[in-house]
Amino acid sequence: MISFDEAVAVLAEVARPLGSERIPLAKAHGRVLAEPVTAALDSPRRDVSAMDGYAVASAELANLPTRLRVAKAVFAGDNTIPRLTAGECARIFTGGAVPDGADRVVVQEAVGRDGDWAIFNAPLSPATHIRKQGFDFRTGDTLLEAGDRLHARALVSAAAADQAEVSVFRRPRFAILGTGDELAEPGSARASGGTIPDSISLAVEALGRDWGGECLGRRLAPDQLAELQRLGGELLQGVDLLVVTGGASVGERDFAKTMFGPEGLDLLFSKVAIKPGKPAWLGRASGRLVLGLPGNPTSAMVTARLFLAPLLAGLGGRDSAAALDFRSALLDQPVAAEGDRESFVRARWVGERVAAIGNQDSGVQGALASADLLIRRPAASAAAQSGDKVSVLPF
Ligand SMILES: Nc1nc2c(c(=O)[nH]1)N[C@H]1C(S)=C(S)[C@@H](COP(=O)(O)OP(=O)(O)OC[C@H]3O[C@@H](n4cnc5c(N)ncnc54)[C@H](O)[C@@H]3O)O[C@H]1N2
Ligand code: MOO
Repeated sequence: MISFDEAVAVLAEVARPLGSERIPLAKAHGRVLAEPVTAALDSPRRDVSAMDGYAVASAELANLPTRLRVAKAVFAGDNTIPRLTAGECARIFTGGAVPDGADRVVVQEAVGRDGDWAIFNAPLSPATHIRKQGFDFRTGDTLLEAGDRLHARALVSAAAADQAEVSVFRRPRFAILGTGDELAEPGSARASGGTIPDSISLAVEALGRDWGGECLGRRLAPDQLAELQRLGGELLQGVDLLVVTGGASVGERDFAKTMFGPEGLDLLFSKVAIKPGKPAWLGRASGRLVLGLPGNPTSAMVTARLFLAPLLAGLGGRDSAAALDFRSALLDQPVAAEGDRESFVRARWVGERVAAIGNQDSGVQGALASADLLIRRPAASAAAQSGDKVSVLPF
């Protein structure tokens, strides 16, 4: 049995990017940059107004009140920059280019109008309401780094850089093989005796997508070695990673590892000193990665979060460690002492503090939805009290 940290270190070694491709920015949401995004223009492109109002030379407003002739109007997008001469101001709108000769914009709420004349009465504000050319970024600046994920806010930066395409890492392709004679598709379990709904596959697929993977398929298989070998071989074609759920333990029909044959599976780790999820394993078969998750639904989801998330993050070009960014939080309720395995307690936020959910059995399905986070508790740690600091990970 290896420790959690050792298992994560083994995983980080194999969680390497799979290659890259250029794609339209419009298709790039959620993808991970393989090359930096650099700005193709300045932002703003020239000095522009931050407000609707009047562009003026401050010197014209030395003695108030005063009136200036409204000689020009500038709208966002106008390509010619007017010049102010003495006694003039320009009507200007947010985003409009500041005329030559102007050094501030006075907001229209502070300006009176009399035909072609603008009447300035109010004392000058400290703000000039001008955004200087390039104050946001300059042409050639790196706005996003390789390894950054193109979430919604990053798409603003990439689009503002005036880029139509980006270079991104290829998404890791995965498939899921759920093993167990008892498993039935959700909605069909109650039709026959002895079957239960497969509650893991859809959830593992969802978690895998959240972490940048592309799911090529989900299959269920009975605990029959020949059928598992056939399906396993089939699913390995075309994927980077096969996720096998169940059959990880020592039962007579636990074939998740043996289905690849004695030569077929090169185990990278098997059995991790964690609770839940001890039977989790990682290997390679036919040159593809295979991650084994225990069949107990809570164990499956905890190990998917702890191993599948960093694996897909790393294969997809991100730092795999970024998927395991534990933070501190304060306990809202006491938690019990731990045994000989490091423990990942299913917990939820209570205001600004965290509390373990009531049912910590690794077969829990009902209360799993309320577990927003995992509390990491070292092996053999003493009971912790309300107010104690603990290490937490979003679940
Ligand atoms: N003698 C021992 N028995 C067990 C050990 C052990 O060390 N010695 N480990 C236990 C631990 S810890 C776990 S976790 C489980 C994991 O076992 P498997 O990965 O072999 O899982 P299964 O036996 O196939 O299933 C366990 C349990 O989960 C249900 N299950 C399985 N797949 C699904 C699914 N897709 N959807 C819903 N429920 C599922 C299955 O019906 C079983 O009830 O082993 C312990 N045993
Ligand atoms: O480790 Mo098992 O995952 O306790 O239930």
